[in-house]
Order: sequence, then structure tokens, then C-alpha cells
Amino acid sequence: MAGGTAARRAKALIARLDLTNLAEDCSEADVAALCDRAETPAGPVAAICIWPEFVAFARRELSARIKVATVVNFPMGGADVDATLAETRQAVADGADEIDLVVAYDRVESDPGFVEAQVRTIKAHCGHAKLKTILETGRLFDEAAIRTACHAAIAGGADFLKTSTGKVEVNATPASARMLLEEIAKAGGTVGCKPAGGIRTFEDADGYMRLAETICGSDYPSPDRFRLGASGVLADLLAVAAGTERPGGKAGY
Ligand SMILES: O=C[C@H](O)COP(=O)(O)O
Repeated sequence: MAGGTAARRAKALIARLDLTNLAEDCSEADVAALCDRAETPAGPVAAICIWPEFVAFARRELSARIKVATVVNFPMGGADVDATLAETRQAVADGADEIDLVVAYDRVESDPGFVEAQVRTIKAHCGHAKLKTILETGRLFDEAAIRTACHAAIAGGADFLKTSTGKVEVNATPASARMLLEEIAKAGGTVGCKPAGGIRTFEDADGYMRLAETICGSDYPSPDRFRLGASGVLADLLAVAAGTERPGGKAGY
């Protein structure tokens, strides 16, 4: 790949990044540092993704051009719908622009209608906020279950399909992202896609954007339709964008 191309793609990936800190011990100081990092030398990231208790603080810290995303029913996906609804309402009232909902993934195979209804109910209370549905693909039994989860979330009105929480053994994989993108394409290509979890390098990130371009078309992965959820890829993307030495001693482009 030519250097200029890699640098351009790294910048494009930064503009599509949900810069994440969902560490158990995340503090307000960590969120303040995340807000600072979100305005990068290569331009702003798309969003930061943080725990709900930090949404109001982050909204005050960040310029309006960077979205605040938060998580509900996270990470297990097992809370009842009323509890998730309360979390969602509070997050929206606090200024969240995007809600990342863990769907009831353990019910996908036995009762996909429950997942569809869960998504529809939460979506109805998102107001202006976009709803990203975390399918936790690494915990779904097989390809058929992943595709069923996609159908349920899309039917429920999801704005995005997101692969993973980043909290289980198997997070985003090219195979799972491909399934999400294929189902999005079949449904008309308007729903967004967010591979998340375990994305650490420019090559990982760019591979997902290339998949999106291949499956949904070169115009598909705009920042309002394609995101990457990652806590640990920004430094590598910045190094590739700037043509400087990459973390871990990888050769620069
Ligand atoms: O939603 C995004 C994920 O939680 C981030 O996972 P990661 O820490 O493996 O990058």
C-alpha cells in the first residue's frame, strides 16, 4: 500500500472511531483525558464511548462536533427492559448522542421476537440519540444465530449493528463483521455497522472498513454509518496518519 493511501485511510478511520474507555476503574479524570485525546492532531474522532455516569461530564467537556456514546444493559445483556429503559432515559437526559444497547443475546435463538421488542422499546425512548445494538456475536452459537440477531435488531429499528462489548473472549472478527454487513446490505444498506472489541492496529481497523466498502459499496462507510469501537487503536492510527514510528516498533508507512 502506498504511504499516502495508508495515511489517508488512517485519518478516515480516526473520523470513524468511537474512542472507548469502558474500564471497570474508569474515573472522571480518565474521561477528561479521553475527551482531550478525542481532538487528535489528525482531526476529531467520531465519538467517545463511556459509562453512563460520565455522560453529563463528558458532554460539558467535549465540543459539539464529537458525539457522546454510552452503554446500557452492559455488558451482560441480562437486565429487564424496564431497567434498561431507565438507564436509557437518564443517559439521553444527560446528553448522550448515541446509546449502545447490549441486546438480550442469550434469547436470540429461543425468542428472537423478544430481542426485536427490546430494541423497539429502547429505540422509542432514545429521542434524538442513535441506537447501536450490541449483538455480542462471540457468544452467539453459530452463523444462523448471528444472522437472526441482525434481523431482530434491524426489525426493531436499530440505527447500527455492533458486534461486541469488548468484554468476552471473542469480540469483533472479520467473519462476524461480514455477516452484519451482509444483512445490512440485504436490508437496503441504511443501517450502520460498528465492529468493536479487540481492534488494536491500523490493519485491523482498515480491514473492517474495506469489508464495509466491498459488501455495502464504497459510499457506505461514512462516519454516520460506519464506526469502529476501540480503546487501544488510536495511537497506531495517529502514527500511520502522521507517518511516524508506530507503537510496538512496527515499521511506519
Ligand atoms: O465498544 C467498544 C469496546 O468495548 C472496546 O473494546 P476494546 O477495549 O477491546 O477496544
